[in-house]
Amino acid sequence: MNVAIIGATGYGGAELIRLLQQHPDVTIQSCHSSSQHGSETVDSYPHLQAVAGMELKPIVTEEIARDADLVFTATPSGVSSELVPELIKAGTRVIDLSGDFRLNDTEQYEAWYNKKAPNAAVLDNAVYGLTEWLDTDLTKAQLVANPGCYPTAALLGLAPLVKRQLIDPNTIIIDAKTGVSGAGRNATTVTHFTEMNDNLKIYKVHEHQHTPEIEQVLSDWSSHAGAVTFSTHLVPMTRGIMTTIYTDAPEGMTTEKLVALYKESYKDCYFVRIREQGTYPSTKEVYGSNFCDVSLAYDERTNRIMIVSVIDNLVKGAAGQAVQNMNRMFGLDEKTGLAFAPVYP
Ligand SMILES: NC(=O)C1=CN([C@@H]2O[C@H](COP(=O)(O)OP(=O)(O)OC[C@H]3O[C@@H](n4cnc5c(N)ncnc54)[C@H](OP(=O)(O)O)[C@@H]3O)[C@@H](O)[C@H]2O)C=CC1
Ligand SMILES: CC(=O)N[C@@H](CCC(=O)OP(=O)(O)O)C(=O)O
Repeated sequence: MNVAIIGATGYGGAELIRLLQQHPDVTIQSCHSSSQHGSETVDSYPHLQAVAGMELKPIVTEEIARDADLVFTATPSGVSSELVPELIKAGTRVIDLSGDFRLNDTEQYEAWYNKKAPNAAVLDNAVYGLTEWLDTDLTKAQLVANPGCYPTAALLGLAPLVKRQLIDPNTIIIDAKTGVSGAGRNATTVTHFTEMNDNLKIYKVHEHQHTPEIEQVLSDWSSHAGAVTFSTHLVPMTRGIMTTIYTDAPEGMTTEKLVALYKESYKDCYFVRIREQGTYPSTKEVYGSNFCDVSLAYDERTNRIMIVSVIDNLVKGAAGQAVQNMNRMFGLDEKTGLAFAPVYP
């Protein structure tokens, strides 16, 4: 396949290049930037020597669509909503990494993102690409909305219990932490070194844009699902997300039953690894990889379940899941180009 990457100078774009340059079925046709066209990809990211000589091109959607079988838009929310309809109209397929095509309800999108909603017809055709729980055949999909990083970690952690209607979804509390690369390459007063280093911050309290995305999927899975409590924290590390999820337990629950349920639910899912009872994952154990590691613990004192899930925000939370979705779109084994171990330490 010939693929193009728009937003190639950002962290998500750079990770797409890293993954795709070693994918056996992919040729990176072109990389695009709105502000740095004319320079080379390696000028932005010298570690990507494998694509040395590749000039960043401007964003001309008809030309990109003409030459590429698939376009990745690794662009900010509000930018993707403009670019993607043009690319689709010009006849190519798209995987969008932003939040623009994830929410079915345009009013919710405008309320949480504070931006104009995307074209309704294009939105209607978008498939939400939480790869392990897709109920659509992606080989026919024209547009895949790649899930957000936090929703990926939280929903993979919750799916077996919610989909089997084993818990009351209204008791769910998701306590989440992320590394700073989640905020993209440009430093802000929240993310620059002196603000973030040696510090732990809670942010976007009760207003995180991933809240309606998590709730939308939970409501698809359970008619009882309503609002969730979701908190987000910035941790002084580069990559990684950990979600610690709490929910009331049904009668007769044990940790053994939870581990067995999750192992059964994910037995065909290479990228979701269920930990043995009494062991808990850390973000470094999935660093740079497309894995999501999940642990379960039942607390009989409180009758609550604790689920811990970790991902690399830039891989399973962004570029890796996008490549997994690309593999599904083109009928390839979903592991192709992604079955490498995490980097440790
Ligand atoms: N970082 C993460 O962990 C995750 C990110 N995402 C989402 O993926 C997308 C990319 O994120 P990330 O790579 O981290 O962000 P970055 O800020 O690192 O990169 C954003 C990219 O978008 C391009 N861009 C900015 N403005 C415009 C514009 N007006 N028109 C065209 N291109 C533009 C920038 O490049 P240039 O100025 O050169 O055009 C840059 O390449 C975002 O929507 C983000 O929310 C999703 C999951 C996780
Ligand atoms: C640290 C940090 O700021 N992380 C970002 C991650 C979200 C993101 O990447 O945006 P999408 O909505 O496109 O998924 C945040 O919390 O908003």
